[in-house]
Amino acid sequence: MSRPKIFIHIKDKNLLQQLSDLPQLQQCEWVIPSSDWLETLQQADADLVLLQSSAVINSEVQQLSISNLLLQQEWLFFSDGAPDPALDQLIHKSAGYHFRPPIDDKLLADVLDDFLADYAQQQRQTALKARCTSSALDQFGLLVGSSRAMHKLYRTLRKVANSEAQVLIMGESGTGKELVANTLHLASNRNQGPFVAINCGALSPELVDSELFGHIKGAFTGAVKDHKGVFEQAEGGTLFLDEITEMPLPHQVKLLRVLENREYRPVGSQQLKTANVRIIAATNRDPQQAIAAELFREDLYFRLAQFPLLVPPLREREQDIIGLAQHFLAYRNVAENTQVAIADDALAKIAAHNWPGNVRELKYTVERAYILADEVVLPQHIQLAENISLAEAPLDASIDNIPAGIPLETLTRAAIEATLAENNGNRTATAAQLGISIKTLYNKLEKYQ
Ligand SMILES: Nc1ncnc2c1ncn2[C@@H]1O[C@H](COP(=O)(O)OP(=O)(O)OP(=O)(O)O)[C@@H](O)[C@H]1O
Repeated sequence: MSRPKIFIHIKDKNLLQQLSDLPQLQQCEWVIPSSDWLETLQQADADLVLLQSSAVINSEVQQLSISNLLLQQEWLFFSDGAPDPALDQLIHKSAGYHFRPPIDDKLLADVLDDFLADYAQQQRQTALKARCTSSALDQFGLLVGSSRAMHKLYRTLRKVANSEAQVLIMGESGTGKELVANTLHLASNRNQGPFVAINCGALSPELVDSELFGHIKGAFTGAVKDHKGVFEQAEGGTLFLDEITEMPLPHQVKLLRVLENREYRPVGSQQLKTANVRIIAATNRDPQQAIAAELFREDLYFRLAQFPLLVPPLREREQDIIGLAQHFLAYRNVAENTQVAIADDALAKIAAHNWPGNVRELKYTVERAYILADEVVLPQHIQLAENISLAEAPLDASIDNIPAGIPLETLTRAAIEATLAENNGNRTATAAQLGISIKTLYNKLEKYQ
């Protein structure tokens, strides 16, 4: 911790000796002016000023009283005891202490103790503020993490980004596959074009052709105007096909066709269009197992996996866990203009958990803890998936206990977050448990970002 800086302008040698014997002042960094004391004071950025009134001339008092220095620092004045209107003026403006001889060492020590305690408290608060509003993790594109595993991923992404290879991103739920896809787009020379993401498991069977390839007005009942499909929306950019293995097999054939010859036809149109789109797909299943289980077409797999990329789960980048927790807390603090800190034992609880739901689960856990905490996140605010039950959820799930006046949107968001955490980020299970379609869930998640 840095030492407080003390500015001392005292000419009386005995008084100076008496002050330098005080242990409180020995802990401080001293600034003693050699020539123009006012100029030195202005540049010193001192925390406390000790000034002897007889060492100051009238014009300096006038200069001092119109400057901000009296308000910016703590002041202790020492006089010979004679009434001095100029000194009174300084004391009134600075709300400083005035010691008259004989100076009682004990009383002066008490004042200095208070000053040192305030200084230490200020330092702690500054350090805390810096800690709870800053992140220490390295970043590439939209991804943060300083572990070796993440750095290896960053290097691969940099190389793959500028090729036109189709990339299949694999990794457990919540490991950041969509962020990887988005980062690939941002690092590629298509980054001036759009990045369009769709969830292949959430496409409605009746509208799949229209959602992928678009339709023209009048193509079917309800087609009241032309609609651009995702291939057209992503023209010149990147199309991200999330949860590709959740797409029904007949729909996979449609994709395969367009990937083979890059051509598609909007529903109801005679016109063939050519797609200038880079495809990135993702799955949280093992593709080989999905092929064996006849959930994923092997030919589509080979088309998509020109460059297969594995996003490591959080347990393989353990050294990022605490950093990510601090990162998510810092983002909440900056967004809400708060300074909620996190206690070391709360961080230890986070580090000891194995995070089956990966980064998403960690992020939601920190965000819930932020809501529950007052000034400091403590271990009891860290609600891990295994100990969140409906009875203990932050919002009591018993219908009778919901306080009146909570906006419906807040309740919906809390229900979605708690259910997602309970299902380790699995959106299909979450939608089923909440009794909403996966599409509605996606719309809500997009809205809540
Ligand atoms: N490396 C990371 N840095 C910062 N945030 C991350 C990182 N990885 C994941 N996240 C955050 O975790 C959440 C989940 O990320 P994302 O949606 O990209 O994961 P996913 O693997 O695509 O999930 P799913 O399998 O459910 O589709 C997001 O809120 C994202 O911001």
